[in-house]
Amino acid sequence: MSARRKTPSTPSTPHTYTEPILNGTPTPSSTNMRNNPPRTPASALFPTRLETLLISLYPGTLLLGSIFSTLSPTTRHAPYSATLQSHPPDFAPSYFAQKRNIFNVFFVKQGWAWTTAALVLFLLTHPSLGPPMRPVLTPRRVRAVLRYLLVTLWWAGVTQWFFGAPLIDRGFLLTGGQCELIKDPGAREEMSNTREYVTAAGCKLVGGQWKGGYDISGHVFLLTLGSALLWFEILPAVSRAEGLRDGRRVVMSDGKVRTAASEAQRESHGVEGEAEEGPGLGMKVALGVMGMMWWMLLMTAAFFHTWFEKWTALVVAFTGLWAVYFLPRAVPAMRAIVGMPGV
Ligand SMILES: CCCCCCCCCCCCCCCC(=O)SCCNC(=O)CCNC(=O)[C@H](O)C(C)(C)COP(=O)(O)OP(=O)(O)OC[C@H]1O[C@@H](n2cnc3c(N)ncnc32)[C@H](O)[C@@H]1OP(=O)(O)O
Repeated sequence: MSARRKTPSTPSTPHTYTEPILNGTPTPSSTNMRNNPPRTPASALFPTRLETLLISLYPGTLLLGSIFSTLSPTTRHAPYSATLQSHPPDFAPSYFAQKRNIFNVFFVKQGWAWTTAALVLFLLTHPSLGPPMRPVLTPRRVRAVLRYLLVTLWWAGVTQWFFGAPLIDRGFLLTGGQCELIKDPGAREEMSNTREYVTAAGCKLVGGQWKGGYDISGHVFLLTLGSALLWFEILPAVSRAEGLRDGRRVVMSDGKVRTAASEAQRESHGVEGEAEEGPGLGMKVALGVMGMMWWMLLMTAAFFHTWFEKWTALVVAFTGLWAVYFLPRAVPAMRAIVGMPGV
């Protein structure tokens, strides 16, 4: 596949100029240096302004949900059960406040499958990653799959399995939680001592109550991780916005800080038709999945969990995202393997 980066045309198009070294020896052509002072390698670890704005949608959504639940008289006066982590079904203030709502059962509870399907469809159909609808393994596709697998490992470790109980359940047990078999007092007594059921799923399966510990919101974690993975992958591939593409900073192997534009020129994985076409099927589906995830995040923020459980889940999700999407910007060896979206 030959390199097909655009030739310089207008200052607003990506990949149109050779970015000067930012913390190296100043070059005569570096008029940018006056506007962009030299950066330290650490600056590569931080999001650009536009990325910060997009990331702030997540705490913004949690805040919006919390404000709604405080201001809405129906929600404020509905009883809340800390054990159920929700309003009891008979007092649920909205359809979306019920655990059995169809969007929860078929969408969030299968949220990683939706994320996977949306990403795979995007990788297979968007021309910036490879020939549409042909399963050719281009470097961009391979690296996107590697990043996806790393984020999937984080999802699985936190919510499904981590050499036994997943991290959420381990945290719950460590903070004093346990499975209480309320229907069988004998078994319950025994359970308190042995703590035989060490996962929330196992406990609920035998009719027990997962009680007493600190349980971060699995919904906030999954919805944040899945939707942010999609936009971290998709926006740099399809957008021309400087802050999502070329303006990202990277540390080169000589320790100098450049922008992603120079990395893109060096790597030259360009594919014909890049970013020239309208949103294809893959992008439309991904946008739909991201939109649904945002809505369910808002509903989770409004009706479920405590404030602290939701905010810690957000931090845990962004820890994994940061390791996959920001850390490689400062670690060239890691970037050589997992790459960067849009490069
Ligand atoms: C060229 C191209 C190459 C391509 C190359 C491809 C490579 C391809 C690699 C393949 C790689 C394989 C990888 C596959 C990966 C999968 O696809 S796996 C299969 C799909 N599985 C999933 O998606 C499972 C996703 N679900 C989960 O992870 C967990 O269920 C969740 C979402 C984290 C939620 O956990 P949770 O127990 O519900 O916990 P939490 O949020 O704390 O909620 C507490 C309670 O409040 C309720 N609640 C909370 N918020 C809400 C809400 N908003 N509304 C209603 N109820 C709520 C919950 O329902 C829960 O109640 P219970 O049900 O326990 O009574």
